[in-house]
Amino acid sequence: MVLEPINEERVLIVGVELETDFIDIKDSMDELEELVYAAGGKVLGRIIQKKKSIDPAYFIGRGKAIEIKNYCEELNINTVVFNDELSGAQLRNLEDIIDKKIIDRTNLILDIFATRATSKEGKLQVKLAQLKYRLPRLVGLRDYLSREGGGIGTRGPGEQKLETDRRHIVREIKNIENALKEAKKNRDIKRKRRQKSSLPIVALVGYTNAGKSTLLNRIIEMDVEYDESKKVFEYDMFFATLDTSLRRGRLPNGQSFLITDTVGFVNKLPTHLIEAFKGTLEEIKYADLILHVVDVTNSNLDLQIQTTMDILKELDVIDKPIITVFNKIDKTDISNLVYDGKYVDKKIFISSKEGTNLDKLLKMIQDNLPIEYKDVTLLIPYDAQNLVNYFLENYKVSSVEYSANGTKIRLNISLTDYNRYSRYVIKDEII
Ligand SMILES: Nc1nc2c(ncn2[C@@H]2O[C@H](COP(=O)(O)OP(=O)(O)OP(=O)(O)O)[C@@H](O)[C@H]2O)c(=O)[nH]1
Ligand SMILES: [Mg+2]
Repeated sequence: MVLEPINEERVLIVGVELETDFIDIKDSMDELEELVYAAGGKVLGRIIQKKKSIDPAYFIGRGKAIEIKNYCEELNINTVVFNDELSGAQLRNLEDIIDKKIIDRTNLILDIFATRATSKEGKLQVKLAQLKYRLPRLVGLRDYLSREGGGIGTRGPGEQKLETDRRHIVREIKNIENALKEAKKNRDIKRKRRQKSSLPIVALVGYTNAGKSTLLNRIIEMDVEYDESKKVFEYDMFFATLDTSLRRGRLPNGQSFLITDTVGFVNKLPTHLIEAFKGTLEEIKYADLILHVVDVTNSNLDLQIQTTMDILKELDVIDKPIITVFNKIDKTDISNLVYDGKYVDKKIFISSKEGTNLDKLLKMIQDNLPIEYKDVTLLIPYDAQNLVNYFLENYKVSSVEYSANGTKIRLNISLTDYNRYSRYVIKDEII
């Protein structure tokens, strides 16, 4: 993955502050600046306009647009990024006055996703969202799409140039939707296979850059059977992760569990993108427990939490047990943390970087997974020896004995596995 800004663009960011806003405009613009950086651009200035309502034709005031034009000349800016989604007409009108490439927040996020997507399915999902964004805006986008150099807002997944012809776009949307249906079928098959192992699944969710991938790496490192090659990508940049990864961790009681990492969220995440990524995000639906990772250094914890919870609601998964994991406590004094406890029930404060409280977190996962255990002795016939391997790999087995009739193992087994393999049980006791 290319981490250095490619094709650096000189960017001006523009936001409107409405009286009805509940988000601090400064926080929102800081975040927009991060997003520009993640897309490979450099922010050279920001303009904020206070308004009573959004101008339907220009988004900002027309006078402000002229001011921006002059500002762009002075600072040699080539791209202006707006903090909200713009209509096709607004894009067109703004470009007419400012005469620079105009991008909105949605397009910026789509663009970042396009440059990050690596899996076939990820690329299709991003492309679908981009085409759906583009379709009602073809008039407004026409000019800068043909500008030389391309850059932010013109990139499709895998460096592909994005389609500008309406009929092609409509056809392509259909094709991608069909391809994604196929991909879903394959994923369902894989999941069914996985369910055979009946290991509990824990899903990491949260705002982008909260530390989900870092936490996943620390958790898999704590497994006795840790394999370095299983590490996932962690990096200080928005949307470092786009694809879902599934790894194995181990609970203090010795049982393995599966842990999934997935794409992070951000405020005003484009609806088309959420829609397109539902396939990938679906993995969260199959989790037994959700770890909601929150970055304590973020200046607006409530917004961070709310954004994630809104998406979890949309995915219809908020009935699952959720642990709020406040991460990066090495970087800030947590006694001063301010947040509204509305969505925070079970919680823990950790530092993935320094390993603080990770053992406690694993214990908490174990206690909150809806799993019951039983102490049992199984006698596994020699023609089912791969089952012995399954138990040895995924449980803390307390004894193994080889007898004439098969392998006798004693372990603390989950109720699901107990029911599944009850025919091999020769002795059990409920604990
Ligand atoms: N100081 C500190 N930094 C951390 C901690 N956990 C993660 N980070 C850093 O935060 C940055 C983002 O971490 P990631 O694990 O990539 O975050 P993520 O949630 O997976 O982000 P996306 O995949 O982009 O959604 C990296 O630079 C990490 O090193 C922590 O406990 N303390
Ligand atoms: Mg990540």
